[in-house]
Amino acid sequence: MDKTTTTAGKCPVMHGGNTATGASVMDWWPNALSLDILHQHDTKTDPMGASFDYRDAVKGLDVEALKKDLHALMTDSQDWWPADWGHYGGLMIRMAWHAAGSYRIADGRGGAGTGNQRFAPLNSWPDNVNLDKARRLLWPIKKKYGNKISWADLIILAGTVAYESMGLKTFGFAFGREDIWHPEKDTYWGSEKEWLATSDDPNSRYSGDRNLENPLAAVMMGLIYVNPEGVDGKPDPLRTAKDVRETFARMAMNDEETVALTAGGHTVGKCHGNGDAALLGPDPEAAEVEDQGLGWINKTARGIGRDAVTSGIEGAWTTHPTQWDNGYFAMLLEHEWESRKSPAGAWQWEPVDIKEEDKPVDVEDPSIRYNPIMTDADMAMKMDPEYRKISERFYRDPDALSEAFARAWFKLTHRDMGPKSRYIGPWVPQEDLIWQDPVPTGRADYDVNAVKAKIAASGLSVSDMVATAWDSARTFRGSDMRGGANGARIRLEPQKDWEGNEPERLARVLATLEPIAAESGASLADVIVLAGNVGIEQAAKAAGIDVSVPFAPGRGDATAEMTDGESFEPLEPIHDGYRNWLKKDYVVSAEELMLDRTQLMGLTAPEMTVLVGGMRVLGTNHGGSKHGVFTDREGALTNDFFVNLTDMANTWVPTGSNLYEIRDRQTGEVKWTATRVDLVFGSNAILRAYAEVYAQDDSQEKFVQDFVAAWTQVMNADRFDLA
Ligand code: HEM
Repeated sequence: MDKTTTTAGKCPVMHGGNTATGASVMDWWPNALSLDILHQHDTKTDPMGASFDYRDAVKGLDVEALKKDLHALMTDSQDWWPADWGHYGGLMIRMAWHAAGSYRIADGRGGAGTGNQRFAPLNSWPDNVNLDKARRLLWPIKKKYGNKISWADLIILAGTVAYESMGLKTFGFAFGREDIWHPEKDTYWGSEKEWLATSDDPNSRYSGDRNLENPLAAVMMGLIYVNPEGVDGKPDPLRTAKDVRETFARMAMNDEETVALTAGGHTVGKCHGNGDAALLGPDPEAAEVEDQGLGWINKTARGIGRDAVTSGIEGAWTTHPTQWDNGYFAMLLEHEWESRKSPAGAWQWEPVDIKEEDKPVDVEDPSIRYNPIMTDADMAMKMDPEYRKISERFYRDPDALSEAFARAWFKLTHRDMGPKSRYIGPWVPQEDLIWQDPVPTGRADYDVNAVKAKIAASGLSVSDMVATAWDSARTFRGSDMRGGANGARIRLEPQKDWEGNEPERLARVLATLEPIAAESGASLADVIVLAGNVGIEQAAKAAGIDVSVPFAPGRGDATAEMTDGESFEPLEPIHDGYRNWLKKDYVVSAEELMLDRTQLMGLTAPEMTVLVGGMRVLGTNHGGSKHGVFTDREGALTNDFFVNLTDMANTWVPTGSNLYEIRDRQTGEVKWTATRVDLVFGSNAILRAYAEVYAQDDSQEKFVQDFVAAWTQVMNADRFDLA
């Protein structure tokens, strides 16, 4: 419990203020579904209002002036938090790396795209100690350029300019990261109840032979990646190497990128641990109001400059820590290292023997020199045989390191922005990079109605058309803007073979649609979506309602060469969630997976409800789960799912598997089979309330209109080219 709640709880009548978050519904019923995750970042919490569009506003930014100011800031040391050796580069880079480095491929969450480092829990993570100072140092610049620059963009730009100012030729930079105004509710950071809990913790993220729980990509609660002192705090570079390899792979980085990033990161700056870590004040979330939102303040000692304590490790890696050079490998590979304790009591590696002039100087007094240091992760770059080969190559060829690092830094800091079409500004690199999932622009000048007529005459059923379009579009996730119908990657490996995509049906439908695309000049991606729209229009008509589903042509077809198949694996849907999580050890209920995926697709709970209700009556196999169609009027877009689900003439009978039988209460006749996920829309109080809206006698028209709106949103979720 923190101080605020203790004081408020003193009075026998008032236990905590009305704003305290304790005793919520979730506290009483911890297994309740949290629909809240679908309603985050509402316009009500956004001080800019619904009409403000950051991605428009940033186009009016004077980017050259901003960059000039950032360069000046790097060497403008402030008394309240002096720059080491008069240069803030190291601090700014660590801030940017920790913003970007929380990204993980399993669910695409984390990353630098939202400015979430300003909020809990990240603003108070043990690994983010003193990054609050870095952001406060940037405040005058944020203040000057105002809403034309988001915190999310500024944090990454500051790290990038820091490298430039120390001599690296960077690969580029794109604007376009929009800030959130409220901490995220949907990101799972682990279930430990203690910061930096070791792997023997009862709620550990590790099981078996050091298997890290998905979707996590850090070894401890409150760290970005690995423990710098060693696995569970015990120095052992070879064990740490395994942790580094696993965690960096979960951020989509291979060995070469990992060595480049670690070496390039630690070519500049230093670790801070010259003092007793126990003297540090509380983190920002727990700090007193007079500390102005800063945390970890050391009121008992100087605590700044050479006395700063951050990680507890103390020292710089290279001789010249404000220069981009090849000093990291010279230091690492040319010396023998032994593990010692820092002044703060942390494990670190120091050279057994080193010439005085090769030691880095003190951050305040250049006449004093100290030993350089390595963390256990740095030692892994030397001791692990694969990493070592790469390290030696980079040592011999500094230009190769600069090039590999510049590219890896760009990937690290832009990975969660999605395709290149979302990049804004004059410093966007022209080259197409495979991790951007490139899609060529498709034609928009063909006759849409003629294509629709051909599809309608092709003999495909409503279910075939709707299922294929849905399967093609539903991989989209807004967390890192990947997947979706654009590119028609559903016809490529691995998607064409995913169980949830019903490979045989898919192959048959594609064989019908491909010639239509070829004849008309439309992309297959467009034709797949158009077929879905034709199916919806036919199904609505069968239910007595005429609708025209909105459509914007112009999707392109990606080729296999443009596709990193392996990187699509985490997007595989199963049981209404992503297969990756089930394959591994992230065991949650199917309903939770459905909510999670709905959140990633950017849909609200009512939109999810109406979409599920429509899919169930159209006979589509939603995510590989086998179930009935919940209606006697197959192929008609009726509200029957909701009517039948809420009808007390039916009973739901468990069969012992994930399936339930829907039986007539009187006759016992089995009418349909349903999954747990289906039934949740009739049982969960909130979802049932939505279902009831669509089950009423006068709901049919509203159901179809709402379904078409939600459907269109899913089909266009990845049309960044339209924005
Ligand atoms: C392999 C995993 C890594 C580990 C375990 C690690 C660990 C650490 C630690 C313990 C510090 C000291 C923080 C302090 O006390 O001030 C630090 C600082 C730093 N790290 Fe890393 N790091 C890793 C990877 C990276 C990467 C990939 C980058 C950037 C590409 C990076 C950039 C930096 C920079 C620039 C600093 C200096 C901060 C300053 O001068 O204030 N690190 N790192």
